[in-house]
Amino acid sequence: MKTLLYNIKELIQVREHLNNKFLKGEEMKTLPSIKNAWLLIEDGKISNYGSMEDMPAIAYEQQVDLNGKMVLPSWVDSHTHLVYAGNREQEFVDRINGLTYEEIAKKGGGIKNSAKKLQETPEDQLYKEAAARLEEVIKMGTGAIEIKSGYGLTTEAELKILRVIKRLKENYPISIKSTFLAAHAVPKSFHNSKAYVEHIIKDMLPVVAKEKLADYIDIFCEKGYFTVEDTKNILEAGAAVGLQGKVHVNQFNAIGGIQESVKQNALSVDHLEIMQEEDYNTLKNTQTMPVALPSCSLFIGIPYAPARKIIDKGLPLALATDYNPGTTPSGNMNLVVSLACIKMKLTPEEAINAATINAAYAMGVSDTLGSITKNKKANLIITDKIPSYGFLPYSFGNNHIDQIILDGKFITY
Ligand SMILES: N=CN[C@@H](CCC(=O)O)C(=O)O
Ligand SMILES: [Zn+2]
Repeated sequence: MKTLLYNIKELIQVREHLNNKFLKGEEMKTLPSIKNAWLLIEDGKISNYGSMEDMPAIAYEQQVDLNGKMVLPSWVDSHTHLVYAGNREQEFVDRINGLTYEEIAKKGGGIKNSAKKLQETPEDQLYKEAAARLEEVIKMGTGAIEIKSGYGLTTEAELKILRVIKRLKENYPISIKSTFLAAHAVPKSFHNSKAYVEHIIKDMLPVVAKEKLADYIDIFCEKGYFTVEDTKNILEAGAAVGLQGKVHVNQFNAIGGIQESVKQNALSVDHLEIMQEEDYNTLKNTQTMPVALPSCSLFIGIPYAPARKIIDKGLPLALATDYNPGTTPSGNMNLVVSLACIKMKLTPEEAINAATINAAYAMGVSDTLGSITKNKKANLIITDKIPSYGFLPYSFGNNHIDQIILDGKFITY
């Protein structure tokens, strides 16, 4: 099947030759595009594109006149906890009334609250709820998504989440990567994090690996959750079964999680709200992508990751939602891109690069997604009629999406 999109006002993020798989520092300032463009989709992939001024004769089965609308690669959301049960509205109110995230967790709320609900929820119901969320984010322009386990905290419940993710992979055209995050909080039945980490490595990980239920491994490296030594042990055990790390670090405290993650060749380090000078140096010239999650900062009122400084130091940066019931009950990448501009002082070019090409690297899909490149998947956003791409983050709270294409097909839900 060949579909021709023509009269595209601007085709954004066109990159035929990308020397590296991600952009860093100054490189993030440029967002290449073709004005007044056409794009041909063939068998689900981008097969060609160019300017309307020199469009060759093209054979196609379907043609769509975009009449002044723009096209960009789908958003890539490289950090979510989309499979969860229930909600945490009460904690939302507790925070309004003055409690902090850490105080709520100490009272038995937080991750363990979600784990209790999830353990009691049948797999089919979990699947239905997660599928509804997935459809919701697809409609908001997300065309690739990473989903973590981590609200199970028992072997049975963690596997239940990973099986739900597997079913989502099978049933939806969006690209999905799965991350094993049993080390998200220490269950009450374990005396300390070390004992629980041993249980994860000895009893859970072999099953996850055998059933091929995960693409990556994660741990919440944070005071009161897991230590740097736990992080080392989890990442080493993951590597031994072929799972690279994508690690929660520096959300509330800088305790050395970045150093350990980089040492263990993690694909990404995520959160970074609290950064120390040595953390920037550690990340320099590595293959580990820093990932900022601005809607988490907005929702729970913690500092925004110093994304401006990260880029000014010459580092790369990706953006993601962190969609989860506790700290970010939103999977809206459009809002994330706006917040990155408004609160982190990224330019629209930097924010769009961080939410597409660099985000694709942060979830290991940059060979197939994240830019308008021949042979990449045709996962695309068609915008409303907007004056410029900068209007997307400027017009915060709005999505300005007219249509979504995944695997070359228009999405109708
Ligand atoms: N910080 C760790 N994990 C999640 C929040 C978990 C929760 O509160 O449910 C996050 O990335 O923000
Ligand atoms: Zn998270």
